[in-house]
Amino acid sequence: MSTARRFDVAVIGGGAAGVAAALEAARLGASVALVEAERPGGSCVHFTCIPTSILLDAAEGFVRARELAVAGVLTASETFQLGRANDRARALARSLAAGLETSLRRARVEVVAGHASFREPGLLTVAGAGELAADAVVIASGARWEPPAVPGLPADRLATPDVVQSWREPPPSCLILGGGPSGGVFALEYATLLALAGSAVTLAAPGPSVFAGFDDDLQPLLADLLQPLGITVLVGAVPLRAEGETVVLATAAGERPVAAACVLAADPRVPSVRGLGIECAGLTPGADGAIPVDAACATGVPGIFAAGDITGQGMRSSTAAVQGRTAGANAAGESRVARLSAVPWLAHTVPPVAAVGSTAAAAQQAGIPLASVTLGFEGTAPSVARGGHPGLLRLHADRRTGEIVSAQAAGPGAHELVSAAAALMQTEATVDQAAALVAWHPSPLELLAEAARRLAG
Ligand SMILES: Cc1cc2nc3c(=O)[nH]c(=O)nc-3n(C[C@H](O)[C@H](O)[C@H](O)COP(=O)(O)OP(=O)(O)OC[C@H]3O[C@@H](n4cnc5c(N)ncnc54)[C@H](O)[C@@H]3O)c2cc1C
Ligand SMILES: NC(=O)c1ccc[n+]([C@@H]2O[C@H](COP(=O)([O-])OP(=O)(O)OC[C@H]3O[C@@H](n4cnc5c(N)ncnc54)[C@H](O)[C@@H]3O)[C@@H](O)[C@H]2O)c1
Repeated sequence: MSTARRFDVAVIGGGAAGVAAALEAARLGASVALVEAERPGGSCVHFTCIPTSILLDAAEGFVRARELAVAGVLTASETFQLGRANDRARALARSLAAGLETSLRRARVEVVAGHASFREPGLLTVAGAGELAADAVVIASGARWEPPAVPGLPADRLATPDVVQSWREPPPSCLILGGGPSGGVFALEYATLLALAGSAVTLAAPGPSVFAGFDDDLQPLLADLLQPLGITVLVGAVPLRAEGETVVLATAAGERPVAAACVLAADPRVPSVRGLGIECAGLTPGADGAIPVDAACATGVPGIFAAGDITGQGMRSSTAAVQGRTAGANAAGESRVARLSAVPWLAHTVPPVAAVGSTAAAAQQAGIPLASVTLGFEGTAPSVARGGHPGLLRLHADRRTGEIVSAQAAGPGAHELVSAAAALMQTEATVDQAAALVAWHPSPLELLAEAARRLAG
């Protein structure tokens, strides 16, 4: 007779996806075990979304303080201290993780510490904690960084964001590799952070742009907005080799050496099935290493679901949490689908940039006729009330239906604008409906309503 402990649902991995899955299954009355090899919270809480946004919030505060010092309001003589900001980010992330553990306890989810692997579809071995049997299993084992190799670069000079979060001081110079599965959004964030901390930063993207989700004609305007940070942006640039503290890039204009005491890869994450024994569950990963799922987060093996980065879909915490809730509910016997359209990305650059939906080129390729408007922030009350910073909002709508196809924004309040546009798009709102929004005055949302009014019929 098996000595395995029995649960209705076992979840592998305690990141955004796994925690959401466990809490949802428990809410529906299932007995749930959450197996986590390291610490509940996963990448989002400990290395990616949360620490990165805390660090960039501090960096933005530093920029504001500098501006107030110039205006004579403040005496700010300190520089931005990466080591102190890292200490604070770590402490705050720890308190968030403690809160998560409290939520799991309150929901009666049993957290099992150890590394899980399949023995067979409904049976797991957890290193140091015996065997678990479950009617349904949710795989939420996430992704790992896999930075590209730069010939000649010693391993200790190739960093990922978790490494940056342990630095006391920034390196004198840093080459940040853009592009990757998330379109280089996180490279932009780390370029901002390290430039403000005092590194000489070069951001090199292999493709023609560094701002994913933005139309081609906006790329130079965005680069201008970020220009005060002192970041050198190179597009169509691929690292060839390291030579001492220099990395030679291949560019359209030939080889170009750039100072690089360190090379940082923030975006390249690959789904991670290492040590999971998924073949014992009857699963085969796709070519990208991901476990393919349908909209119900079902894997094709009855009773086994997957959610989050391991599915290779979205690779964002926001989508991981939606998939996790869906997988957790379905593992507990429900029949739900994850709706993942119009998911925004918001980069905490200074000023912020954010986008949702298709670029004009992608929409045209899909045969969608567009009505478009671009508003500058300059001179508008919401922008003047925030200090008169420049910025822009572009809105595309489907000329046939009036539905919003995309929103692209940069400048103070860009996050709020794009979040609101994404919410409208998720409910399939038309520009007529968006035009009728009553926003607070002065607030960035007014700009969205104004753009929609210009597009409304
Ligand atoms: C620099 C950076 C910044 C980001 N910022 C944002 C952001 O601001 N907003 C956003 O939405 N997304 C952001 N993302 C993306 C986000 O981090 C991921 O999409 C999200 O964390 C994925 O969550 P997950 O639950 O799928 O995986 P993870 O958070 O990686 O969790 C997987 C967990 O499973 C555990 N595990 C793995 N294998 C096993 C096993 N066999 N047994 C037991 N446990 C196991 C791991 O220890 C880990 O805790 C960022 C990504 C990067 C790289
Ligand atoms: N990116 C996204 O869109 C998104 C959205 C929601 C959640 N998430 C991620 O999903 C995962 C699960 O999210 P969640 O909704 O279960 O949790 P959560 O992180 O939103 O909330 C945790 C709970 O703990 C409580 N709490 C916080 N700090 C506490 C403390 N120090 N002591 C006691 N209680 C405290 C909070 O009030 C809350 O009820 C997390 O990894 C989170 O980062 C991501």
